[in-house]
Amino acid sequence: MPSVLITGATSGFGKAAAQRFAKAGWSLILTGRREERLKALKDELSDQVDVLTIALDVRDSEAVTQAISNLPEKFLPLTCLINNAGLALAPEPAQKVALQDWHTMIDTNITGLVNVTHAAMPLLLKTGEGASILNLGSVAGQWPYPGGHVYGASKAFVQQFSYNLRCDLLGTGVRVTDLAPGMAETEFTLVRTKGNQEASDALYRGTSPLQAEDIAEQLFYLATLPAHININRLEIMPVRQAWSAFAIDRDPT
Ligand SMILES: NC(=O)C1=CN([C@@H]2O[C@H](COP(=O)(O)OP(=O)(O)OC[C@H]3O[C@@H](n4cnc5c(N)ncnc54)[C@H](OP(=O)(O)O)[C@@H]3O)[C@@H](O)[C@H]2O)C=CC1
Ligand SMILES: O=CCS(=O)(=O)O
Repeated sequence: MPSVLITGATSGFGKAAAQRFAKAGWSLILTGRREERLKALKDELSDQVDVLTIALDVRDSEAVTQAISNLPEKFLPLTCLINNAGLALAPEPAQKVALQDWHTMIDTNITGLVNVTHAAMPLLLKTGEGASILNLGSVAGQWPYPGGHVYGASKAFVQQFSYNLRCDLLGTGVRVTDLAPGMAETEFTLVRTKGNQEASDALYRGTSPLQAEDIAEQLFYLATLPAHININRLEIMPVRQAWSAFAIDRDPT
């Protein structure tokens, strides 16, 4: 059976992806920082498929390299890496944000993703044809909006890194995709607002955001495309989300 390594499997897209790939019989390597959630997911899915859980902070390059370069044989060959762990912080304007919040986003969304990619690449190259790296970008990486500051910039990195990887991996059979969702209802906004449940509920209330399962379905689709197809970027929004007009600063009347 093919195996998939999912970062950030303790919540949202990563957890739904674990459930989706398990349904198709894939072996699962699941990572995240919250051990109790990893254990619960393993308990849920290990009747269906082989599950390896690794409590891991993607920012810790040594721990990432150590864990991924020592995967048990049973979980090889590695067919798919889903670089999903990530977060937004501080929805306030840039000039009001604590520097630490910017660092946390850069360290997680950029450095963490690079750490995991670097560690997993030898395994994916060994698998060759049909292997995939699926990177969670965002519409925020392409479209600016107030309060997007470093979060959007970190996802622009994910897009360009994905494209550049494609160039270097040409001829190896390994595919790379930047999957860029719009508004999706997960714990994302709870994290972004540092635990403000009311703000999170308010964002999703009265509309129809994407659900984690929608993104999991796209991840499974990308990972199981015929081996000669690479989707470079896949941007997905809910029907009830679109762009807005340019903002203009005007003199008071
Ligand atoms: N929801 C949305 O609207 C959108 C989200 N995205 C992106 O999708 C990805 C998943 O987000 P989503 O499922 O919505 O959010 P959730 O907050 O529900 O899940 C985020 C996951 O990332 C993990 N994570 C965060 N920081 C770290 C870290 N330092 N080390 C390891 N794991 C970490 C969390 O696990 P733990 O805390 O246990 O470590 C958790 O499993 C993110 O990259 C996000 O930027 C993109 C577009 C839209
Ligand atoms: O990446 C998250 C989606 S949004 O909040 O930027 O629309």
